[in-house]
Amino acid sequence: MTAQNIMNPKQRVAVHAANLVEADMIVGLGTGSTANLFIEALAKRNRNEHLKVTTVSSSAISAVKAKEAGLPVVSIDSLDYLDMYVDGADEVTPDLTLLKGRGQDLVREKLLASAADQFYVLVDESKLVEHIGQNFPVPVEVLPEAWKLVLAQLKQHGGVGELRMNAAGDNVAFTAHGSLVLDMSFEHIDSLELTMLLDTIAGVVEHGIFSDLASAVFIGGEQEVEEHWR
Ligand SMILES: O=C(CO)[C@H](O)[C@H](O)COP(=O)(O)O
Repeated sequence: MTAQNIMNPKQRVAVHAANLVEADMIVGLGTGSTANLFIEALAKRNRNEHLKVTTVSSSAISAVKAKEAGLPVVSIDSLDYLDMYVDGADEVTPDLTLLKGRGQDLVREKLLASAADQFYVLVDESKLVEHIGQNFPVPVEVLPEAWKLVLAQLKQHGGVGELRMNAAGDNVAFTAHGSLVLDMSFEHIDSLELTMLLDTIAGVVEHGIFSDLASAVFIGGEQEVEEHWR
């Protein structure tokens, strides 16, 4: 059995994406367990094939991971262009709308996803859904002083939600930019309608619905990777 065969779906899809990276590219690194596997696979190729890539990270944790793996990491504000952004997702619909943001770096994730020439999303089949919000609440990053007013407005549109707590459960969770996160569920609202609503409420910094951003979603399976291109 070859190494290719004994990879699990997340590893397989991570290696698949790493194989798309070319020499001298500037590559954005996502956050999460699948993004970590991509970082490892990219670092391996960069080392073995002397690709001389530059990377930029969506989070402090991924930057640490990348540096430990030997990848050069630059800060976002030093770039006016990136070739590729690669990240996982919590949900993917048939039209390639994504739900992201279980981590605390939504703003940087969306910034890199929208700025990159190509945005590749790495998932396994467990992330495929019919509609956004099917398995997870929608993360809404809010200015700390705005959270109650934003929550009240979202409730008027049928939203139910609460402030996200930190891992220890003894305080609210703060994002990398010092914002708070409302995890919101909605019974009867589609993702486009919800995106338009969230984009118009003052105090909302960013939200976890990524519409029209993915260039391709790669779905890792037991034997192969399925590609869905926009
Ligand atoms: O959006 C994210 C972090 O904000 C992650 O990409 C998403 O939660 C998927 O994570 P994993 O690859 O660990 O399943």
